Amino acid sequence: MKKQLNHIGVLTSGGDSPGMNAAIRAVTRACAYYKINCSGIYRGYQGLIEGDFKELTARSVKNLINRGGTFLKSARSEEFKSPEGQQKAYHNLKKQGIDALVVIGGDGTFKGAEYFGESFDFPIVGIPGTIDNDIRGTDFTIGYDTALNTVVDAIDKIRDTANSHNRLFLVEVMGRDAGDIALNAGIGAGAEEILIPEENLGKDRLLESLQRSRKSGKTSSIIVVAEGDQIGKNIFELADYIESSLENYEVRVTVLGHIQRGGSPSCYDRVLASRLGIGAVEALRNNQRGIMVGIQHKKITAVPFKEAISGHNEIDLDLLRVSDITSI
Ligand SMILES: Nc1ncnc2c1ncn2[C@@H]1O[C@H](COP(=O)(O)OP(=O)(O)OP(=O)(O)O)[C@@H](O)[C@H]1O
Ligand SMILES: O=P(O)(O)OC[C@H]1O[C@](O)(CO)[C@@H](O)[C@@H]1O
Ligand SMILES: [Mg+2]
Repeated sequence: MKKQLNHIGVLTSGGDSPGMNAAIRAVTRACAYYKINCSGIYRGYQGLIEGDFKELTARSVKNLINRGGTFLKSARSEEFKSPEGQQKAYHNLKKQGIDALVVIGGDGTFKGAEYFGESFDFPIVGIPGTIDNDIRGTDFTIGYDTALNTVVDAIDKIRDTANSHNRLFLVEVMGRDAGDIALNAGIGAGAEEILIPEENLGKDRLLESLQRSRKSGKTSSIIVVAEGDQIGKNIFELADYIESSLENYEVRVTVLGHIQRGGSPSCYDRVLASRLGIGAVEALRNNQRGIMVGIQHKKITAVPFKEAISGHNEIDLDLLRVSDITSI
């Protein structure tokens, strides 16, 4: 039998990503459209534990579609990983009369949602919001497209200096253990080499490639390194290794860091967030739970949390071949 759905809570959790605001807006407005009460929960699972709620109406989410970050704020909550923390969260949901949750975040957020939903028999639907694009069952996560454009923009600027000074630049991009940003932004920015956690190319191959580049007449180079890459312990160590192994190489390191998570979302991310926000509310109305709404081949799909958290989306290793050929 269908349970009555009167009140949905929405939160953002884990690293913020551009387009999270657009997703909250879509959830709120879908609730207004279907005449369901909506509450925003501040600071992710930590706000759930502390009872930090605010009623959201269609007008509370005005002027948000273009804004980066998340106006509900985000957090990484250690307390939510404990049974005591989850019990407090459940108590607060009941006290507020919330019947179901929409959680916007990454794989960690979905792990938390899966345990909580199962333990307390509570309906939860997830929306993939992370720049990492590391969630199985969705072709894209909200924020990934914007982050790619930010990285390509930054590397275009770095290229000016690399070129003017005949330097080799190592540029570190985010992706704790996922190479999607490095691989796609690397191709888009015309990098010589792309180092990703999924594929350890080895130090020797890297040196050979640099020597080949020099012989072919290149005077400057850009190597994009995902932060989770396995070759060096860290990017600075890798820079030292290259400088000490090859003659006449002036190496500089740029760590792009959190600029990749900020900024106004791209049109793609705004549309994706809008579709997934509505998809999440409609899934709950259809009595679906324990799932993530994602996008596959342009269609909105429902994927069980268990599958979404079972590993990363497979990376398209053919892109390495594209990079090798185009950087010859
Ligand atoms: N095993 C778990 N059990 C309960 N809660 C969890 C678990 N793993 C993660 N969480 C909760 O989810 C929150 C967000 O997870 P995490 O910090 O890994 O970010 P994420 O959602 O993967 O996003 P991103 O990778 O983009 O930063 C954690 O701070 C924690 O509160
Ligand atoms: O500084 P924070 O918030 O711990 O986040 C860093 C991590 O979050 C992510 O950007 C994802 O949001 C990872 O790629 C990165 O390792
Ligand atoms: Mg994650």
